[in-house]
Amino acid sequence: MLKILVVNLGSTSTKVAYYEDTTAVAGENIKHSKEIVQKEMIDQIEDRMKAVNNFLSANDLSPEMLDVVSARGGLLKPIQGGTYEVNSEMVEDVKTFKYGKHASNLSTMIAYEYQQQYGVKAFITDPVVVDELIDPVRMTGIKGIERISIFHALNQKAVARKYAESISKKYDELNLIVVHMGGGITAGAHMQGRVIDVNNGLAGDGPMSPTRAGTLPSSEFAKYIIDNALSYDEVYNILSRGSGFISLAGTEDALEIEKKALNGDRESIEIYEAAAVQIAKEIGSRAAVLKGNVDAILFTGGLAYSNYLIDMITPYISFIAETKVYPGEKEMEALALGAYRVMTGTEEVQTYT
Ligand SMILES: Nc1ncnc2c1ncn2[C@@H]1O[C@H](COP(=O)(O)OP(=O)(O)O)[C@@H](O)[C@H]1O
Ligand SMILES: CCCC(=O)OP(=O)(O)O
Repeated sequence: MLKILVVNLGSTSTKVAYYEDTTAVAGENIKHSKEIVQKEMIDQIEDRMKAVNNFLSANDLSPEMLDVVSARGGLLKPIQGGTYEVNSEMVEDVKTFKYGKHASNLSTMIAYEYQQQYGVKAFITDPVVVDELIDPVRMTGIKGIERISIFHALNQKAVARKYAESISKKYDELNLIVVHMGGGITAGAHMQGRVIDVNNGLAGDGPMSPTRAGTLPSSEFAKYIIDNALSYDEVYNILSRGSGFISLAGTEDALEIEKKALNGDRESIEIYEAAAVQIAKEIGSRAAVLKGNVDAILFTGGLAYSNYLIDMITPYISFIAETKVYPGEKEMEALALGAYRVMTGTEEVQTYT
């Protein structure tokens, strides 16, 4: 029996689970305080590692007894989907934040730490840089600037497969729009198993989210940077973790804003309404790339627990296709299964070079 620890760091949470083969035995979603998630990314590693170690001891588990750690993959060079063994090249790229900064980088570092200290196998599956974009959506109107694919690849694909299974179809027979609404929000156009267009949900484009600005009017933002004499790192920090609901409401906790909105707070209602319209516009854009051939629109992520938000989005997009909601995430199961498949030889492990 394979003993698998699953480690999944999101921008606002650390999710940990323990699997025996493909069965979930224990799991926890640790919500971190604002003080922790606003720290410089590399300085969060101790708190995040502590959360994972506390989970192990609370469940009478120890690193020595594990066979595998399966982690959410971070910002690497663009790669194909699949399961990759964590190696030193990968760790160099995530720990130097060469391709960007996100908590998922720390997941990979934690898995590597267990591999080095305890000799367990360490893998990542479908990292946030999975890139299946078609060429026309990469090009922008400035030579030298291209759109790139950074999104919730793991959960979007896991939820899309779950939906396909529920209607006795295969993932690669369907055209789906999958919208993950977490700390970041991404909407992917899945055409027969490939994500041919998706917004860069980290510091790129798309709807505003709890921690991110999303698409901004270009010249106004250029002026904002110049007026505030911002460095590249400062701009990156604002876009990737200091904007969206944080900028507008002072918190990344959507639930807190929602409670206020439901009590009639005008500002909170307006924030939710603006987010809902922006998410709907993003879905409309993906529907166009799929030429209107959309089998279903699937909502997932922490914010998909909010019927209030889903009910605000639905009237704008229900003409496109049927909608289905998968609150939370299927990432833990997808990570456990990814590691299980390569450990049992049903899928070939990939190498990051
Ligand atoms: N029941 C709920 N209603 C509204 N928002 C929720 C609910 N549960 C969680 N959220 C919000 O979802 C966001 C976190 O989503 P999650 O997918 O866990 O994020 P991440 O994995 O990026 O850390 C937070 O803003 C949180 O407040
Ligand atoms: C980096 C893209 C994935 C993402 O936005 O994850 P979170 O919602 O966990 O921040």
